[in-house]
Amino acid sequence: MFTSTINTAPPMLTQAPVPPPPTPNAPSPPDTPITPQTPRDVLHNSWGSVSEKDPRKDSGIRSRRSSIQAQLFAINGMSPGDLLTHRVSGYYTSSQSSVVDHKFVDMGESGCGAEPCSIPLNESLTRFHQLRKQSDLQLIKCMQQAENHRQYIEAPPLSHTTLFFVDDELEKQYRQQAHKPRHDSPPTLVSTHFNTYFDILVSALVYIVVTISLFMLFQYTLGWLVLCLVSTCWHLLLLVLCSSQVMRRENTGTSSQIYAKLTRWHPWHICGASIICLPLAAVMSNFSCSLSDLDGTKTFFCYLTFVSSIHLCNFTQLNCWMKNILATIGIVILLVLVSPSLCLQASHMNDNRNNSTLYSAGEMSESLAHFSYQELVVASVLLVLLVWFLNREFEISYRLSFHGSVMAMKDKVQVQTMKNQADWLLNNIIPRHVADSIKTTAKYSENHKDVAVMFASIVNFNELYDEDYLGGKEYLRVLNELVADIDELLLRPEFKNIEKIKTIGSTYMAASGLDAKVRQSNTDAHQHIFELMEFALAMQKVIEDFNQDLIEFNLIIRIGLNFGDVTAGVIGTTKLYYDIWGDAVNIASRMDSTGVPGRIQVSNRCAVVLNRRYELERRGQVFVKGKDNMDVFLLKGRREDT
Ligand SMILES: Nc1ncnc2c1ncn2[C@@H]1O[C@H](COP(=O)(O)OP(=O)(O)OP(=O)(O)O)[C@@H](O)[C@H]1O
Repeated sequence: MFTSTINTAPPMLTQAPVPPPPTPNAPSPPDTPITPQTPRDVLHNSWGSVSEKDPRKDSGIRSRRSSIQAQLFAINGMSPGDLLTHRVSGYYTSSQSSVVDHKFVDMGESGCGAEPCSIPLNESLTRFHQLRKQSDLQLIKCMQQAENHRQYIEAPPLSHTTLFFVDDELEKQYRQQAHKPRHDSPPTLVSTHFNTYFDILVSALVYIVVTISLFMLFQYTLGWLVLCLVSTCWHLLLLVLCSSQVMRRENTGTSSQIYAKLTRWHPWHICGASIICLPLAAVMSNFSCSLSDLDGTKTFFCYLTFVSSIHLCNFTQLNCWMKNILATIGIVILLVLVSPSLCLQASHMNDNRNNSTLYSAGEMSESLAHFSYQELVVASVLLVLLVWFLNREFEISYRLSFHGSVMAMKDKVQVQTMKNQADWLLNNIIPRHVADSIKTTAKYSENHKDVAVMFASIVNFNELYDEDYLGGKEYLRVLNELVADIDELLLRPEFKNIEKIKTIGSTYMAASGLDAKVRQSNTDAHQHIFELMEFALAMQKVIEDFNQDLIEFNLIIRIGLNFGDVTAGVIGTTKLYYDIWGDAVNIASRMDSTGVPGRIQVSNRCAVVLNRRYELERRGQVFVKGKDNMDVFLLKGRREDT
């Protein structure tokens, strides 16, 4: 319904849509004017009422659009009017393209004529449209979130000069973890430690290329050979260390310890600085005044210096100021070395000492004529600026990415905590096995066979506290303490079959054998009934202990037990309420209400089972509403032989 309006020019947005000229294949024009609706209305219209009116009309652009809108409104809690005033350019762009797709679909469908279209084509088109719809939604969400991202990009939590995090704690964390493997998430190719391995690999490659070039272009000197040997060993050592880290699954062993020590903040800066400077040092060590622009060696020397300087952008985790200063020093040294005056002086001195100089002063000045020093200076300055800029940008993005991960991790922990809290709450409202089922189906009801049910009432609780005293607060406090003590019993493994159902005033209701899985693990078919009896005895003990703390008052508990078939279910979709119903429950309640204070009364059926382990005495017959007279039994105690 809104789609046709959205696709018109902005001034038309608040006007009624202009119906398109009638064509045989075109979808019918919308017949209802735009009225502001609630998200619920929109959902209803998009999924329900529009299609109900005329399914054919709904099969085209409108239904898809309105469903996107409806989902969007539902996601954001917006009304359609909000979208009209709050335009997101990405949405229109992608949506307009989707109109074309639908025309295409319509044409495709109409193209089938009387012949039914093949199912695979329809299916793939539907799938395609679903994908498009999801992309549209994703795009819209991204556009809407862009506001927050812009804020993040415009004011990153970094110092403008040092690029350190404004938050000292975060800076500390960054220095500790920036290039260390994180164990809280599975490793990916962009994980921090892979980043370090990659940096070392790139360094090694640059070094190899520079070294081979140097060997090919320049004459070997002893200094250069020694440097080459040392730096090759250093590279090899780091490569071996990294490979052992990649291969190794557990971070134990000497190599891991060395790696862990090396990758601390300051040692890693020293290592990193040494390794990124090696190509530059190698090139510099090959300088001599014999380099000439005539044979191209001087030009190559400059090129190799430039490449080595650009290599100083590697190792993103390292402080950019350190790398920038190193790059600047390298370029300054280059400019000094290749400055015309330096080698002229050297040449003059050599000329004076012996006449075996390779190039005469005249040749040298000719050589320098080819080689424009000014151009080199300009290129070098630009290169230094580029390196400075890149290093700064790389470090900012690396730090922001780290910050993003920390934030994401915090959010993840927060979400997990909230989920745990929600689970905890849910498991406290309804039994765990029911909660698991309700999470997926949103409905729960089940019939259970031979469930044991218990009602336990504190018969004289009202005598203890007057509800008028402190508005009943004290009454509640004591009752709460008492119920909490009884609840604690349920944590014991020997009461694993038992579920607390509820408290009704000072009556505690519990049932045993509702969880089919736990029941399956029982060794005895009636174990859950024995467990409930043990629970009843434990409750009596709790009351006994509680009475010790009460001055001049003894609480008296009366317990009734029964077992039989029950129906368990959850009522409501909010404020869930789990309960059990059935004759067995009614009788259990009656066993309590007609029971003897301080005793445990059980039904005849229950007594037959309990007789195996407990001594019971026949009380006689009691009148139970709806059941007439029933034989009931009172517990005397456990059988000695069990
Ligand atoms: N799920 C339950 N939770 C709490 N009490 C229950 C439950 N099911 C039954 N009872 C109690 O069992 C007792 C027996 O119920 P029954 O349906 O036999 O008679 P009733 O006419 O409803 O009871 P009453 O005469 O007490 O009003 C009632 O007191 C009822 O409160």
